[in-house]
Amino acid sequence: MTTGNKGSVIQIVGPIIDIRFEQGEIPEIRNAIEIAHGYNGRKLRVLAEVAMQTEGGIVRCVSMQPTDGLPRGAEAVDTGHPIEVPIGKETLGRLFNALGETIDNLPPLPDKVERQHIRGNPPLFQDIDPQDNVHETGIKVIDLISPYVKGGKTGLFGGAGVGKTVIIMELIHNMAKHHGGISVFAGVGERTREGNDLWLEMQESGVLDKTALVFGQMGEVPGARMITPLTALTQAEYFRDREHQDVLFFMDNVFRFVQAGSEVSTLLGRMPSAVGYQPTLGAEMGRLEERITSTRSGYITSIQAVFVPADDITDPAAAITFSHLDASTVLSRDIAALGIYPAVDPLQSSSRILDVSIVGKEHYETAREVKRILQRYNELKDIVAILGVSELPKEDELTVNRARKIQRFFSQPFTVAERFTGLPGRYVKLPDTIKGFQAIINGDGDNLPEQAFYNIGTIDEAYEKAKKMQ
Ligand SMILES: Nc1ncnc2c1ncn2[C@@H]1O[C@H](COP(=O)(O)OP(=O)(O)OP(=O)(O)O)[C@@H](O)[C@H]1O
Ligand code: NA
Repeated sequence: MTTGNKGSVIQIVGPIIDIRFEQGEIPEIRNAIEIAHGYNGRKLRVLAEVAMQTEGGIVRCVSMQPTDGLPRGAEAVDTGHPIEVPIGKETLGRLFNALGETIDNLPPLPDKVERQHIRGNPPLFQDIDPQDNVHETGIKVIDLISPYVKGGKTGLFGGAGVGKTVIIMELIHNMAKHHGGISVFAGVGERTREGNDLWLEMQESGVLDKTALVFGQMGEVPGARMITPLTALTQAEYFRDREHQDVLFFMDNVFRFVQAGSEVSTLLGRMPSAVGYQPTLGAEMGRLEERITSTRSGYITSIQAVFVPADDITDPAAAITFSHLDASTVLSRDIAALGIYPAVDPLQSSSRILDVSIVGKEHYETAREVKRILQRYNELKDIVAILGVSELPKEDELTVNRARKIQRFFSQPFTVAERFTGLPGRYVKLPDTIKGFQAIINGDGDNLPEQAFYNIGTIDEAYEKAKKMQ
């Protein structure tokens, strides 16, 4: 039973609840308010978070559950603190909703489980420990062009259906499996089916017992979708700060977090900014992203899928996310249309650590030359479309041929996509990735058919495939 100052519900509009408290007992912004009521003969509990203090002792709250049947006059209790969720080893292998309640039909968590509130602060500047080491993913195009930073933040940008979730799943398969530490997954505003696929994937990869999963999916109230990343992050922070672990933090999808915040903002009666988003967009993203960081205590390496509305990468939600990242992998509909998966656009993707002083000369120069060839190919495309490759000067012809092989060599069978492709997945080590692209650049593959480079792992497979094709 919660004890605390008591107020009374005076108005309910969808998921927004106005509650009046006595003067001098007004709850703080972000405090959790518990409202118990009966509905259809059942006892129900609604948890809401204070969003605004208005006049006359009235606080405007965002409900974390549907408010169906919640009557005016219901008693509301100020818990005196923000929403609290379970943390600690007991969370591993478990599936939670945004409020930290288990939703996996397994035995309940022990009563003594430690709880922590979800509105924590980012680490202090002097405690942040920026990292520069490459975190190999085994995915060629990513490792070559937008290498991920151990303890850093990566965004996976793409419009509808270009393969964000499939890449996240492959990264979980590759990274979580080879990584000794803990993983935390935040499923925000996506399809519930994807959550089930993920659960199965984690079970098959054997990483489930080192993972906590938190879901606030499509169809749930916006408040729940909005706090899902905070709940997951609170659990991740425990492992970083208290167990000094390296944590992988996956989020699918950041855009849905922004969207939930926007819905809440509108429901609260705030005017949107000129571009249609909530006026608080930058602050909300900042509060979230600044917590997802590595400290002297432990690392959080995060991979965040970012839905890009209308394939417009300059969308404010995408642009603000981008500004917080160490590496960005951008997916392209045109590349997916060629049947090249993962459909990463190498000319749009980038990484802070693709720097000669960090990844070394070989990696840096190979990536640079690959990009130069693709760039030149783009420039030549129109001419080729009209005149054909054979009308080009010899040097340009070579560039076009190598570019087309590079493009195909960027495709790679994924373990988690075997059911779409029928091909077993391939994990390629970074040195093999560099070696493979160097071979194409150096002309070692000039006499092989393009098709030999398609949907394979290492360059040696191209040679084998070419032999079989003869
Ligand atoms: N690596 C891959 N190999 C083969 N097919 C793929 C791959 N990635 C994606 N696809 C195909 O594209 C489809 C959509 O992929 P996915 O669900 O990952 O897209 P998404 O970007 O997450 O979409 P949404 O924006 O709708 O959530 C898959 O169901 C599959 O058919
Ligand atoms: Na998706």
